[in-house]
Amino acid sequence: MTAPLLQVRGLCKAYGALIVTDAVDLDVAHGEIHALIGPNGAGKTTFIALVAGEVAPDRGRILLGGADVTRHAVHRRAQAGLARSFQVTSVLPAFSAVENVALAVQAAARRSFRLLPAPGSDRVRRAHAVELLAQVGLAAKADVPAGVLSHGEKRALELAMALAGKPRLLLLDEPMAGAGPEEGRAMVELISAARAQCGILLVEHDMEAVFKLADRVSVLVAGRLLASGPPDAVRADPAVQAAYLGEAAT
Ligand SMILES: Nc1ncnc2c1ncn2[C@@H]1O[C@H](COP(=O)(O)OP(=O)(O)OP(=O)(O)O)[C@@H](O)[C@H]1O
Repeated sequence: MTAPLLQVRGLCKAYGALIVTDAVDLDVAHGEIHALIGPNGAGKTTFIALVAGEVAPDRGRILLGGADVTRHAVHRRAQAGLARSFQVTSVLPAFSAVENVALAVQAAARRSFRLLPAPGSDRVRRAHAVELLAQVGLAAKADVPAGVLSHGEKRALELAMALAGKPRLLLLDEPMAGAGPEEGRAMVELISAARAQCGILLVEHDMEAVFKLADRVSVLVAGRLLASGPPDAVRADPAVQAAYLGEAAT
């Protein structure tokens, strides 16, 4: 049997007396969208940062494709196929959409020169970037400066940039944040389509999006996993209702 894409075991992190990650076990399977939900301050962003390698855990293990990456730096995890898109927009506003993606393609190729074909010429990079833009519905905006794209278009651009490295596991931290209803629906479509390429760990407050997208949902409350399972079972769990969904979901 192949190992799950991501296996987290007994992960712990405290800031002084505040326990933010409390013995968390969590898996993401190949091609799965696993949503991590919970109230503000539950420790969701910290968990993403621990998996990405931006924050060091106090205890526990993180395995990617069966290999222990717990002590690996961010760039080594990226080489191993991990990509993260951020809560705050990270595009370069003065550069066009296609230039932003081409830079991400170049950075990914440089990072993982042993895993991907040689980065090639500017023309090859641009062609790959145009393909990625088409995948997220931005082909018509290729030459528009990223700074003048709408909020939803910027989020789509970030997704294209995150996909540039052909990740095996994509960490998405609140991709719906700030999106209007139309943009939110478009982002749900994009994330759903990305599932064909990689496993996704999704942190999101928008419950409609979570329950549309997730194959599995885990609920984090004060650093501890309260429940984990198929969306319908988690939604119906009385403990989850009481701790979170009762107030968050309509
Ligand atoms: N570097 C840090 N130093 C001290 N405390 C921190 C640090 N980072 C996070 N925290 C605290 O850890 C707790 C969890 O924060 P985190 O941002 O992971 O929660 P969250 O579930 O992502 O919240 P939200 O849904 O509001 O984004 C919070 O109480 C936060 O103040």
